[in-house]
Amino acid sequence: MCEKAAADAGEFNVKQWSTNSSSLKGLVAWVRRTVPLVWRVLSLLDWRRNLWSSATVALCICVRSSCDAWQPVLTGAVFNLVNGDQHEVERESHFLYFLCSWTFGCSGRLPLARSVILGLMLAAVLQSLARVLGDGVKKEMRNKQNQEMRIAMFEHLLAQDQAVYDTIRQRDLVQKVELRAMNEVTEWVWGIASDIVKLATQLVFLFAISPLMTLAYTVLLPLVEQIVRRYFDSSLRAQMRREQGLHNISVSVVNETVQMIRTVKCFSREDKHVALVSLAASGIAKETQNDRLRSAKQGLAQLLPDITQRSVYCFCLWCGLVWMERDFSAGDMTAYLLLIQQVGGLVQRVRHQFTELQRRHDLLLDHFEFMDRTPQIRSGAHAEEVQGDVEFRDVEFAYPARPDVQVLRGVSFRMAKGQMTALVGASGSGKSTIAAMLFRHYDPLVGAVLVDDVSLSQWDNTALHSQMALVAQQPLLFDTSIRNNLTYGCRRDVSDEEIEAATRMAAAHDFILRFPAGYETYVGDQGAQISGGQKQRLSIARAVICKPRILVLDEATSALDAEAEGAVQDALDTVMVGKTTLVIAHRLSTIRNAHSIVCMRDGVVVECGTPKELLAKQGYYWNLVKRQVCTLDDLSGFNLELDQHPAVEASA
Ligand SMILES: Nc1ncnc2c1ncn2[C@@H]1O[C@H](COP(=O)(O)OP(=O)(O)OP(=O)(O)O)[C@@H](O)[C@H]1O
Repeated sequence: MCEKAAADAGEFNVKQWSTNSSSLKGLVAWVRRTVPLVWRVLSLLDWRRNLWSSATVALCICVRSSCDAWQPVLTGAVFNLVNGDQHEVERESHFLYFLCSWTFGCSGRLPLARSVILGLMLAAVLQSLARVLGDGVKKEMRNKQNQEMRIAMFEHLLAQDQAVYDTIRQRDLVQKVELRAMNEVTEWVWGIASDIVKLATQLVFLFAISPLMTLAYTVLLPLVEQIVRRYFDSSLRAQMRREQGLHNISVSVVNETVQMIRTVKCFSREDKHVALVSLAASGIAKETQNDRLRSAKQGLAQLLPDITQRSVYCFCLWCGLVWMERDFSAGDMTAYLLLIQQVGGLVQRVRHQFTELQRRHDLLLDHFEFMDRTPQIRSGAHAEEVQGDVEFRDVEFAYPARPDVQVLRGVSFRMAKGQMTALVGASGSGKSTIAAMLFRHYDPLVGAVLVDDVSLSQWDNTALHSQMALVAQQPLLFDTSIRNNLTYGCRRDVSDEEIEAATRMAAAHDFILRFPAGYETYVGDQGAQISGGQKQRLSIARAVICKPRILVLDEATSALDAEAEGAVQDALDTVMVGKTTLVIAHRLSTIRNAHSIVCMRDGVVVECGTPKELLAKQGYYWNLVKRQVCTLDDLSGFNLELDQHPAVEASA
């Protein structure tokens, strides 16, 4: 990311955040893009299963909207009763009949006014009750849905192929399945539904009071708004997107720097990262300062909706009062004014809600795109006990992240049941790739990997993996206690004695006891609080506890000192007895007991056979041994054939 940002230096400009037109065509396009998205969000809410809860919330919204609208109307009625002539009082008595007939009576200003005040109180109480009930049911429903969605999304994430983890950055991956975007949108759905119902109810009331004024208002307002938008909105939106883009770059740089802090400090390159963040920050500043015209437009665009709203409102009132509605009573006028104020606020809110949706559009699209991704690697049904015969048959492979570079080319070899096979070769020749394929992190492009003559694609992954174990080159541990890490791979209960036997075997027991909390010591994020060698020993013990039928050791002792390595190697030799073991090693001392050796070069198996056969051949392996002869001390006890072979003796 840093490199990318650096490469983009000076390029933090408008190009990548081009804008859409705000014309009618643009609006139609936006609606066409957004409606399926909102529909998808709605379908996620699972209305049918939450029918009662949804209906209750909808009912509460309707009640609140009606109460909101009734309050200005009743306030207007009070004005008429206080100031109006007899004709208006009579009109109010008809209008308020449903209320006054069962409360204070409908004859006279005072009883009518009392009834209205009671009505106002009732509306306020009803509105509060509806709000409390609606919010409560909504919260409960949302919590339930969130819980279900979170589990479903996490399952979906874990079901993805390794290729997804290779190609998408960790932070982006987590963001894609984050519920924040979903939560915001479900909130948005309820918010917009509530505002639209309120708006509709208030417009009905406004029409009832003065159809002409309301008609003028509802036609004029969107018309003027659209004209204003045409001039101001597009450039404003482009600016928003540019600023957001620069902000994202800045956040990414900070994130990466924090993750890589040790490397940053080792090289003392804090200045480089500060420079990158400053670059993004200055880009934002440039964006906002340089273009004065755009800044002025932005200011105006922020002011104009409000000014438009109020101008249209005043214009309509003036028309209504002077030309059309001379017989308006003071009460009608009051009710109309109060209602239209509310409508103004609501229109602003609805507009804001749509802007918010627009802002989250890309995030949601990303989210759904990820949710629609179906994993290519699917578990099969074969779930037998593993015997331990392994075969790579004409395997061709390229990593999905780099499909043009073929990493394995026609790889074929067999690992006999219960025997140890060593995989040697230069760095980058494809050894770890073979281990990854054995665990089916990737499927071959051509050929097959077979366990007990059954292709991995037919094996049930869980059943197979419960009988396999891997000690990786750079083992990672979970941020939990040593005990939990040791028993991670086991689905059965593991006794303390079993754990201790495994840690003793892996030369880990002593250092564990030296920690004050012993086996309950927390190892930190990815095992950051313990050394590389300690991690390797814990990882070996974890594999031992699993009692696997197939064991893969990928440079399993590379981080250990000579003494610890000797001890662990002896232990591993015992553990490997009777298990099919694949040992990847650079140091030939670690494969001294191998039954067969596979030599790799540039993704091709160049030699394969028993150590004796390979030494007799005087080929790749023989050369490898010859080059490591200076470390023959390491090879004390290296297989007998090697020590006694004339070629080795000669070169020594
Ligand atoms: N996830 C990946 N995506 C793309 N290419 C990869 C990936 N992992 C490894 N490679 C590439 O595949 C090739 C083989 O890598 P691999 O790790 O299998 O080599 P290796 O023989 O185990 O090396 P070493 O001995 O250094 O561990 C290398 O060129 C490497 O750059």
